[in-house]
Amino acid sequence: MNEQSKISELKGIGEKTEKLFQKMGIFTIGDLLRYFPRAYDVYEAPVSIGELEEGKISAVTGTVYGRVQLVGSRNMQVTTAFLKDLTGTLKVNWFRMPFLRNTLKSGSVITVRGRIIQRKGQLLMEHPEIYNPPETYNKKLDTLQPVYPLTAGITNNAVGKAVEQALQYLDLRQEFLPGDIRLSYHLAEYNFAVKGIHFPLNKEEFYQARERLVFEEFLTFILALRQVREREERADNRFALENKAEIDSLLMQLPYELTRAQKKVWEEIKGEMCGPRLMSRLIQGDVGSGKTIIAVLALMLAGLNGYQGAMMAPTEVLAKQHFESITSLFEQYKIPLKTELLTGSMTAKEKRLAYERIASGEVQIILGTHALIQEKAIYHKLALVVTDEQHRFGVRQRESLAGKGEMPHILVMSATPIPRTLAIILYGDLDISVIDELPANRQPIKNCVVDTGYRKTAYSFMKRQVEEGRQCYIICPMVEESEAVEAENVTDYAAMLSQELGSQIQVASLHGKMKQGQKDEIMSAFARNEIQVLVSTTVIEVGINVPNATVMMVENAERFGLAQLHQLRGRVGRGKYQSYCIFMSGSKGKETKKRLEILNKSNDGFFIAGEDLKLRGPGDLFGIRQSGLMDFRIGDVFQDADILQKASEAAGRILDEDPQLEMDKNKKLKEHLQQYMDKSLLNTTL
Ligand SMILES: Nc1ncnc2c1ncn2[C@@H]1O[C@H](COP(=O)(O)OP(=O)(O)OP(=O)(O)O)[C@@H](O)[C@H]1O
Repeated sequence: MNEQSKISELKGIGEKTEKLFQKMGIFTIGDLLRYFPRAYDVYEAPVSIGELEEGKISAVTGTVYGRVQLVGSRNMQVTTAFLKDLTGTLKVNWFRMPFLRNTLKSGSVITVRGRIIQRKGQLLMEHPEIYNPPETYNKKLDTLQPVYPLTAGITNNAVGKAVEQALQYLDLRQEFLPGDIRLSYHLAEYNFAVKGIHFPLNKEEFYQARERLVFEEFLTFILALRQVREREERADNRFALENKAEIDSLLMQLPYELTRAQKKVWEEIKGEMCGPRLMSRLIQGDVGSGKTIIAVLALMLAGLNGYQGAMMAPTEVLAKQHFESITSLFEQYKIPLKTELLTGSMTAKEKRLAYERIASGEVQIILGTHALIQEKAIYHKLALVVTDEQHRFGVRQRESLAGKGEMPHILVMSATPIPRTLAIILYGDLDISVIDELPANRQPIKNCVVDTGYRKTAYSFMKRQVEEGRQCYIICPMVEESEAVEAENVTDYAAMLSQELGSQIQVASLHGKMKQGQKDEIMSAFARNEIQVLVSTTVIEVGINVPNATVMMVENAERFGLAQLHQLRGRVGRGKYQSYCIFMSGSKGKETKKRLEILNKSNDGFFIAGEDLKLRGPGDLFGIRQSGLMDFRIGDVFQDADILQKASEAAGRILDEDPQLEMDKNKKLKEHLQQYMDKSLLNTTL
């Protein structure tokens, strides 16, 4: 067995479990070894009952006291016991474990470890692990236990066990970093790093393991980018594009004037699309800075010159929003261009018809999701592709696009506030234009950070806003099925809120598990103001534009990263009305308050990202990956900015010495890069 072997060769992984693992993207032993924990549980020594605090995970040793009871329905049996020590009594609940009634004997001493919550003024431990006899707990004391991201049907324990087995097949030959690079950047070797990321013996080992893995991830990414850049550098602009009067006339007629920054960026884009070289450009601009209209102008430039332009959105809801707003813009201003929508959830027949219109050139502006670049989409004359940074093309995707005809101009949009030095590394394949100014008609959003005691006041505030004709969003965090966390479920929440607000106000809910058609319907109804209050998970996060919405309330705001909260806040304050953002915190901790206060102080994404990082500090085990930027598996662009710089420097060193990676010491690296490029193509076109 080796890292390429299927995971079904491991003990205990049958067909059913294998399918679940595959759902998490794990096919081989190597995939499993690279399935990194999302956090670590630190097993601390048991505390006494009197010391327990709400919200924390703790261990307690105590005597089972009185009768163990079993209540609840057949589907949800709850076993309840009381534990006693010298400082007090603790109620403990377990779900769906009826057999405990017989195994937990009154008078026996056990250790339990779980989360403490508050119910009716009383502290309660929910569904803890049991250590009986208590000494068995000591084995875990002070260790870091991995917590994996999971899918329904699979437990953390199952993943941990599988990883433990897989670690036996770690192969030193997998070391692909050239020795001199590894030494000069003091990086741990491959085997050590993989072991250390899953089961670190201590924090020091974890840091070393992680640093190596982050470094290799960034290095591979940067090397891949350089390859694309190299290949594209020579590309000439074969499209004959020139500025069109319709574009200038549209700009004259729009209800607003472009900001100075928008004008500058539009000139850059237009100049390049009409110039001698192919464009690969990134537009960076904070939420609401007006990137979309610039993209639309670029699409028009392609379309009005007899070519096609396509815009790819990260979700169907957004693709549809773009389709509707661009179609109506063209109608309103009599722009002679036809639009088409192409998304994965269309029926086969709808798709076929759309493909036909695209292939014949009957439509010029095509909006959609990934379906846009699937094999069956043959373009008539594609001159421009606009995409967002999350779905910026996998390194080889551009070649697959080029395979459909000429290589088009590429425009990538990003709302991520990162410093220029980092942007140059991360978007090494792109030139960068920055929209560093918000439209002048905006009133700054008013923010407040409150605790749950404020909820009723918040609801009546929303009610008044709706009565004035405005709309509101409420965001609830997503609940991972495996976590017994007390998070409001959007559907129940919407039902409760609907009662609270009265029948005059339409409340609806939206979440990721809904069918696409249903999501679209709800979003369009919200856009038409047939729904006034939308309760949603973060599916709403990117790009939704309903300028009439003025209130954004985020429940359990402490569970989100600040950058994400800033994105969410960006959904309001997009029109002429005063807007409000209410961050409701379910935790009374000082740290949480301090973090959320940053949002209260500032509406500037760049500032927020910087402050967030300062607060978290580089060594925060649990804050890792909070920015979620650019979908790195382990690296975090903000947190690991220094490693990113080093990896970039190392990439430079490697390529200066050996541009084609032909030297012996770089052979393995070349193979690794090749695999990465093949994979990133596969992953992003599916
Ligand atoms: N110069 C301007 N003056 C006034 N309003 C503008 C201007 N430019 C764009 N807008 C409007 O501002 C709103 C937000 O613009 P847009 O959707 O392009 O933002 P964005 O930069 O794409 O933001 P996000 O990253 O949040 O999606 C839209 O309703 C748009 O019509």
